[in-house]
Amino acid sequence: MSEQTGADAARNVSADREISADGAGDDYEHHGGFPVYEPVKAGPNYGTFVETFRRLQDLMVSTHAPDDVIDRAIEQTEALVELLAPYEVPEGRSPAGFNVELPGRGSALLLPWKIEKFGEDGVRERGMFRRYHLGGNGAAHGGTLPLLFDDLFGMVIHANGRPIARTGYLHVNYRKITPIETELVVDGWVDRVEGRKAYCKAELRDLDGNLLADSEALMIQLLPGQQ
Ligand SMILES: CCCCC/C=C\C/C=C\C/C=C\C/C=C\CCCC(=O)SCCNC(=O)CCNC(=O)[C@H](O)C(C)(C)COP(=O)(O)OP(=O)(O)OC[C@H]1O[C@@H](n2cnc3c(N)ncnc32)[C@H](O)[C@@H]1OP(=O)(O)O
Repeated sequence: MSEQTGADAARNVSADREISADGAGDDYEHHGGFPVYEPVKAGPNYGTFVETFRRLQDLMVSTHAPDDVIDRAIEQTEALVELLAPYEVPEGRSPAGFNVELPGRGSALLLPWKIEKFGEDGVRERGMFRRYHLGGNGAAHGGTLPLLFDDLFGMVIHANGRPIARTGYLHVNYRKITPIETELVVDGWVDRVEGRKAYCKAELRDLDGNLLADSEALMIQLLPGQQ
């Protein structure tokens, strides 16, 4: 299992484990009150759809267009909302977040990073903070790093074979400026386990190996019925 890499390993683990359609043979009560998710496979162009939306998000925060262009942008955005609104579905029924081969698993909320390694010994992702994630003076917004770490820790728990957990706390040490539009790597792993409590750690580095930020989180296994 730890020999596998990236999205294939994540997909296989999810298939082997509890994310099944009917929960048959699962210890699903160990996932607290979480519903049984059936992975929703994205169509062939879903990745392009999400990437185009991300490009729009980048432009939303990096343009200063004339009023008539803004008026046209409103019209076109309203048309897009009208196009998509009829297809709104409840939680767990959209491909967003379930497709491990796509950056950010195909969710526009998540950082558009790709899973490189997914094993019991940890999860590695590679990607960039984009213009959309800018804080100030070329650095990623400080609030976007906990988003990266929190989602990573969710996957670390899953890859480690533990039931779904919620974050009790998440601590981030900002060691150096985290640049946008620069390829970076993040590694996360379970450091130690005490009953329901899994203490996880992660490190964010640039490609020269410089430590930009590290994080520690307490991931608490849910009790039956817990949301
Ligand atoms: C092809 C298919 C692909 C599918 C996708 C594939 C891969 C994806 C993989 C993974 C993704 C899957 C799922 C992700 C799902 C979830 C991850 C989301 C992570 C989050 O983002 S979630 C949001 C933020 N999170 C919250 O919204 C939590 C709000 N909260 C609560 O819901 C409760 O708080 C709860 C239930 C957590 C615990 O409540 P409780 O009542 O059961 O337990 P209690 O309070 O007794 O704590 C038990 C022990 O933890 C200690 N403890 C607690 N808190 C502490 C703290 N802050 N500091 C130090 N110690 C602490 C206590 O001291 C005690 O310790 P002790 O037992 O030693 O006394």
